Amino acid sequence: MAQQRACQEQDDRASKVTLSTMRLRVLPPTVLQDPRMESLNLDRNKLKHVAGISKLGNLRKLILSKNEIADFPEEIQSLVHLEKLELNQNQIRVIPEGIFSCLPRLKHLRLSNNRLSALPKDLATCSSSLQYLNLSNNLFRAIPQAVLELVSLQELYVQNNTLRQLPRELFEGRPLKMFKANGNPLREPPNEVCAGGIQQILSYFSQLQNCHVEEDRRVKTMFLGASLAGKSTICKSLKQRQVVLVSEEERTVGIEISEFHIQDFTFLFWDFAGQLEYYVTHHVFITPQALVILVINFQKYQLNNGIFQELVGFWINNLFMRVPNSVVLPVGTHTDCCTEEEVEEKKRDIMSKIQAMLEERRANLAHFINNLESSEESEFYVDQWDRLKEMESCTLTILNLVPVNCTNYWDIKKLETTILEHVRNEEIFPNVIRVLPPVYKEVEAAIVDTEQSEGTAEHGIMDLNHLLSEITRREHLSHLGTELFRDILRYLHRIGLIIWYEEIKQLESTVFLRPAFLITMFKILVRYRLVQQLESISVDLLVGEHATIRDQSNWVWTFKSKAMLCQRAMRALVKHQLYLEGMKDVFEEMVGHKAQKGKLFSLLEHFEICLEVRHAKDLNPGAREFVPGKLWETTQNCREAYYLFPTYLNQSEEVSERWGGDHLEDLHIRAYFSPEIPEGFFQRLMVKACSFYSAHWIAKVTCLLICSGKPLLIKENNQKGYSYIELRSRKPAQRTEFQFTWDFFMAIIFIIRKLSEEWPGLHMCMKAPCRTAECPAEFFWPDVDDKNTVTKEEIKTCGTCGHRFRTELLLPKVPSDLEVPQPPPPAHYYVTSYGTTSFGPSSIHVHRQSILDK
Ligand SMILES: Nc1nc2c(ncn2[C@@H]2O[C@H](COP(=O)(O)OP(=O)(O)OP(=O)(O)O)[C@@H](O)[C@H]2O)c(=O)[nH]1
Repeated sequence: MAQQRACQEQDDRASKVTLSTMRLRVLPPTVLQDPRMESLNLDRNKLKHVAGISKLGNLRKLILSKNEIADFPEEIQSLVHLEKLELNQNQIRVIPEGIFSCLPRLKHLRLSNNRLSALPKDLATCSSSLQYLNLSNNLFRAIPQAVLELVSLQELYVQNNTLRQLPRELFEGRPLKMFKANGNPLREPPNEVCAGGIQQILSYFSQLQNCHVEEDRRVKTMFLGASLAGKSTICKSLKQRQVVLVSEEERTVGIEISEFHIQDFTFLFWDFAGQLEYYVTHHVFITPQALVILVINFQKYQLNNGIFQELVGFWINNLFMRVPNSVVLPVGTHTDCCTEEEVEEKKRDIMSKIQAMLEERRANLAHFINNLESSEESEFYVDQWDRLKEMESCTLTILNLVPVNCTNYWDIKKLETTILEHVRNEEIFPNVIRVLPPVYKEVEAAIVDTEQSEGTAEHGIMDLNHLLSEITRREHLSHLGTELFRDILRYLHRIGLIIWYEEIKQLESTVFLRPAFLITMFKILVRYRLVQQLESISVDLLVGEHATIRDQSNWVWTFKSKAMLCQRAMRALVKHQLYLEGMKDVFEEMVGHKAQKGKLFSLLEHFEICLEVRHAKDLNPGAREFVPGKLWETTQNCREAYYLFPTYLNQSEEVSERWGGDHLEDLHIRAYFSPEIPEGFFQRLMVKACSFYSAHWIAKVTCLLICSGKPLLIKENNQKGYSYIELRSRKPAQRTEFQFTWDFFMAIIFIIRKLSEEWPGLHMCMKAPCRTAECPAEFFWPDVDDKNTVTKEEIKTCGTCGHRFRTELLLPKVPSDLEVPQPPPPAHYYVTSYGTTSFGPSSIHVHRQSILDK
């Protein structure tokens, strides 16, 4: 009761009551005794009903999110002053008629994460008031008619339903500013158009008007699998309709891309190189909604777990994490090198082991969910529970394995037939068909034509305006406007036909007509045997770059010992490769010169493949005062830039020395990952974290950051069944320093969380190990969001050793005696990619580009 009172903020004019996370099963009668109440927040409780709520006839805001409501509370119809209603994350299936017609002032309605498939017709009576509607994560197959009548709607969210079509009327005649529909099997407009936003959708519909609609059947097909599995062989043989045996010298480096047609389908083949060194670039190119052909060399395959893990398990795990809804067709090659019985046996073994993996994943998720549900404090874990539930609802579709002998064309033909059968199956591939206005197809054809014309350079890089002028030379496209052209380019970028990174400032007017060129660029620096590449740069080329043989030895030494390349070394490497491939003309554009960095550097930084390391030792005496939220100038440094490639790091002594060993007293937490930490994840985390904290030391699986003289250690441990990233800092000497230390931890945790969003099938949870030496227990972290400090409790008791600890030793928490007399403002933590990080009440915007551009 005292707690309840503590959460009540009384005001002379209005009353506002917050009763979040209180394990309430019924509304406390005292709450219903204040008819003047205007705002009631009951989120994260265990409410099934809110009987008596009609007594609060003055409510303007009612939050019932994250409860256990299955029947829509009909008493809400008495709350005629209601402006904001949130019922998200409940289990509501039906909303009866007659509620919304009583709520004429309703502006904001959040119904996400329920089981709704329809809305009552009378929602339309809110048409002049309702501005915000969130229907995401429900079961809608179509946009309800009532929504089309909401003419004041400004924000509409319908992600993760089963919508196939969006009505044109939805985008016309209303002030819609924000619309999100990802995660639906949309054909009209296709997802790739919707991702471009309202303007692009509107333009799409206006193009669709009065013209013959065309259906495009296109499948992005990704060939994955270990090295020398036969990926390129299958890819080339399918394309050329004959047996093409690829020699070992022709091994794929990076990724190869090709397009071809089988019957009415267009296939875009992405052939990924199998060597480990290239995995770091995979996150750039492995995209959802594709058919994955997982190629397994049957000659190498043995019936033991080690080989299964290497040739199959590794890939299945990666797909689980990165594109958990994919369709995977396993293909066994080299069957001519095995007996028929062996082929059958291996096929059975692989399929059953994959099924066991699917089962294990299901069991793991069920176990995590069960843990949260059976916890005494389950209301503290609602967000984690939701995310697990979402993960449980999507899984890989594994098709039946096809054994092939790639030296026999009939087997290739058989594979082609199987692929076609599968892509025609709408149950498996609801997204294959896209309804497109003819101009989309015409521009695509013109671009392919331009790309293949003799005048186009080998690298296929073209300026946006030049490309437009090339396209509009065709009579039927002479009226193509810039905006429509950009919309179509965005669409073609999303389907993978071209690459156009309009979000990277330096590349906004550059179109890569041949995506493979970009990969050629990546592979120059992200490749196996990079040292040999460095060593093989010729003397002439060195001289041309004003470098000596001694410089070259220095580059090799710096790379071997520190995984760093200086700008000149990178220039020389790129020049070496581009000259070999006959693409001299693009060299300067890609690598730039001293004053202006080339496009390659923007790409590497954008994809967090390397970290720019400048030896900026001094503070800039001329810099303006640091003001949170404003751009802050760092010292301008004319010394040569170095780039650190964390993938190539191989020692960790220096970091261990600086850190000086773990102490029992350290504040210490772990982020656990299931099924494992994805390849390249930790390296990217280091690049991101070190971009924020300029004082840092990086090594193979560990990294030390310093902020305001305080060190924080980040360590990776990636073992099957025990994968975690550990954060450690020294226990603050003063109690007043806890806020700073936890803010530092939280900044890194938010970077980890932001990064992990790129792996939608990855489960991450935070735990703090018990502080008693040898005690194996861990404390689960409750949900962390940007509104709440993590917990209200003062003391935590270990269930295993029985010791009691002050909460601030385990979780982000300001010691309570410091809150008196003046409580600190609530901590807000927020990180968007590189851009912004907030610590407590202030925030820093990191404009990396502005530092680089100088
Ligand atoms: N006998 C036989 N040889 C095959 C078969 N499939 C592929 N090969 C050979 O196996 C070798 C490797 O094939 P690739 O297609 O280059 O393998 P990959 O998976 O693309 O390899 P990476 O480029 O390293 O990722 C080549 O020499 C092919 O000719 C097959 O079914 N039978």
